[in-house]
Amino acid sequence: MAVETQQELLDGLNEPQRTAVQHIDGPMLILAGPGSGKTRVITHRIAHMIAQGIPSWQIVALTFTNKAADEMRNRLKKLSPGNLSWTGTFHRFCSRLLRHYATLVGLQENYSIYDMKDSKKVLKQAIANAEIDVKHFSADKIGNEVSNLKNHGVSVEQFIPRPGNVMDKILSKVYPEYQKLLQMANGVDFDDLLLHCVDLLRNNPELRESLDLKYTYMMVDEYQDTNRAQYQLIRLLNHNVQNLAVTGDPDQSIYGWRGANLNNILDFEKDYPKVQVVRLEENYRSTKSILRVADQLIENNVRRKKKSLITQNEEGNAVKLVAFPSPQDEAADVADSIALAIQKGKRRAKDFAILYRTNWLSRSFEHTLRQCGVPYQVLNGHEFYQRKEIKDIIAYLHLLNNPDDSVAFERVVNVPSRKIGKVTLTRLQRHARENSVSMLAAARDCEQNDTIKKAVGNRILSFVELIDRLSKQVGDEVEPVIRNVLAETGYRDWLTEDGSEEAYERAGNVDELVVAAQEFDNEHPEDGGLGRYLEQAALVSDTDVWESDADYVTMMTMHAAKGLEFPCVYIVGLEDGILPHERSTGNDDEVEEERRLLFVGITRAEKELQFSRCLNRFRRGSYWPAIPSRFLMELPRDEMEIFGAQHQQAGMTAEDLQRTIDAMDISNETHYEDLPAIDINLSDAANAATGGTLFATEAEDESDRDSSDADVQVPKTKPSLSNMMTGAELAKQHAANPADRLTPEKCEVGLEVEHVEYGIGKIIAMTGAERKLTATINFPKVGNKRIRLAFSNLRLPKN
Ligand SMILES: Nc1ncnc2c1ncn2[C@@H]1O[C@H](COP(=O)(O)OP(=O)(O)OP(=O)(O)O)[C@@H](O)[C@H]1O
Ligand SMILES: [Mg+2]
Repeated sequence: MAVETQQELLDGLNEPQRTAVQHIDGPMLILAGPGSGKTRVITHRIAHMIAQGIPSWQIVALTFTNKAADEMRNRLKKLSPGNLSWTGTFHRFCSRLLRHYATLVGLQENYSIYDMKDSKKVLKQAIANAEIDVKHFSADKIGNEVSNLKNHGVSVEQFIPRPGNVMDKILSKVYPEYQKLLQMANGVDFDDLLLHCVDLLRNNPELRESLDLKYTYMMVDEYQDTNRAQYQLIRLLNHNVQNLAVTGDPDQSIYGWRGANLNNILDFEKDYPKVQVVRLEENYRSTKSILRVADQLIENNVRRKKKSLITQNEEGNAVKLVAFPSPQDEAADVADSIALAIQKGKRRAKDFAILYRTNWLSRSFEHTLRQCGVPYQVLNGHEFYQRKEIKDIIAYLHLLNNPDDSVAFERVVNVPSRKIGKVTLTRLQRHARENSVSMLAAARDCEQNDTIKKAVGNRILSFVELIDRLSKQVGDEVEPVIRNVLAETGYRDWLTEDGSEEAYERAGNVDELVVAAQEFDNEHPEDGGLGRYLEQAALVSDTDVWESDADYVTMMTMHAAKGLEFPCVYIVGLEDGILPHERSTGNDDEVEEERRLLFVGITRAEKELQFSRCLNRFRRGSYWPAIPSRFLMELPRDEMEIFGAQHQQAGMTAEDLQRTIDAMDISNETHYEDLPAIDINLSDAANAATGGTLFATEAEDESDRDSSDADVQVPKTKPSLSNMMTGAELAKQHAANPADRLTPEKCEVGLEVEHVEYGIGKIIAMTGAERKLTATINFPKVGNKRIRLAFSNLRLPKN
């Protein structure tokens, strides 16, 4: 590589970043806050090493998501063409390693990787085989415990049940049986990928030593989120040759629930005493106002080393906090502001991210964005591969790739229907277990099995013949295999048999799978094939489907957003029980982890940030008053812009509102049974409260905008946008003078009132009290409407 290029590699870096990039031998810990260039340092460091003449195949960089690995690979393509360094997730790294050395851990090279659903099937079988009483524990609970053991690097041999512990007693039977079944099926679950590698290295010292030497330079990004098994793997591969560089931010550790251990990073200096510690203190991502909010929030964590975030970026707009009457309002308003900003040419769709704690929160935003004609992508990469039809086809492929795969066999033996029922399956299972053979082998033997009738046996044998025939057709490319499966099994015809809309959608998904296989074949001319394809499909992660360049609004969980950045971020559903998650609220450590999760969310934002919450949320069948997330009270509220629905109407300050909500007695679980019956036009109240627009109404700093933004694509259809804009304008006008607003005390039967949409009407009845105070109003335009006064934005008519 030319000297100029080497210089270029270092030019775009600050002093400590340069130090980290130029450090080559010996352990290094890059400890730094979000947006300080940790990931950038890793990429530049690899390119710099290659420029220094280090063979690229000696370099391994482990990232937390496939997406991060892809990005790194793409950046490296530009920085150092022709590089052979290995970049990927822990799981992919282990999966590759295991393919080479499968036999050393009792597997074959063509092993299957089971997803959660498949693993659960095996676990249920293991529980049944163990013949123990597990009635107090669900399969999920037992599965979590098994996963926990594996994440902590505890193999079957190492597991010592605690005397008197009921769960341990169950595990002592189920865990070995589960592993035995996996082994018999030549399959592994996700956790096994790591655990088997750790075992492999532990039990084969010579191999360990040679791999330690081979992977001379290792890097781990997001080290704070490694679990015990990952830690052990790293330790085993960096024992003799300790050229290990890790980056991490203890404040962003968010995978404790999956066994990540913060001590891995805190103890790094103990583990590698010769470590060079580099601290990066400058944040390049966010505005000053966003960083102050992040900083003040995370200061509430007790278990942390204090470090502040500094940036030379501009002050930026104040961070917003909005309380919406309902989730529908929240979704409508967020979509509305995004649509408006795009329409005004101020932003593109891809500038926005909507972040939430759990996936179910995305639905209402999908709905409103669709209504506004704003293109969006929801990051839920697993979803595609979890669809029934996709899982069916993939199961056929698994069976062709790994004939021992009993989960795959059981899934497809009667799909499409071949009149092979449950009873037959149970008989085959018994035969397989008694003879320690796979299901396919048991099927092959069915003539010898006197529990199976001849007619059924013939059907089973023709399935076996089908699989044998398809297996013979497996070549280097995956796409023809899928086509053959679809044609010869009759699956496609079976799928569309009933001609329903849904059937065609499913057929469309299957086509998509064919296209994906085609792409895979094209991208992997040398190193493709069915095994690799299945590995890729099994290890797909949420962010894999993310197209960072495409012009879409991105919706994802805060967990998935780790490492990413967006100009404008909405963090929605900030309510206790959602964030912090209801599972965590009883435990201080877990609440701290939830706080770190919000910290991760906040620090994804470059320019604009809005938090929102709802006063009510529909959960478990009815509307409940939603309590604001406790974290909102920890933010520097005096410097934020706070919008509320209720407080403006009642003339309260934000603090008054907070006190009211805090004082609300939710312990007796009052809920709004009658709410669904009430016609409340909630969006008006929300629009009135916020002016209908958030980012969009801000006088924006144009300096950060690329001139290419001038050709921003305005969504073609936005039916509700125009309505909502009028609604918002109207509501804004309507709310202009708070003195005009009608407070519950002013209401009485016979009074004339004005509603933003329905016009003037007369109160004909009043029911309920306080927060439930509801007026029935007759509007000449629309007839009778029941309106909950606490949420409404009624006013006295002007004249
Ligand atoms: N020296 C620099 N000059 C200009 N931009 C920089 C510099 N260092 C980093 N950046 C930019 O700052 C942003 C954040 O960098 P990066 O994603 O590497 O941070 P990080 O520390 O990995 O953040 P996180 O903790 O969120 O993963 C990126 O857009 C990156 O290109
Ligand atoms: Mg990063």
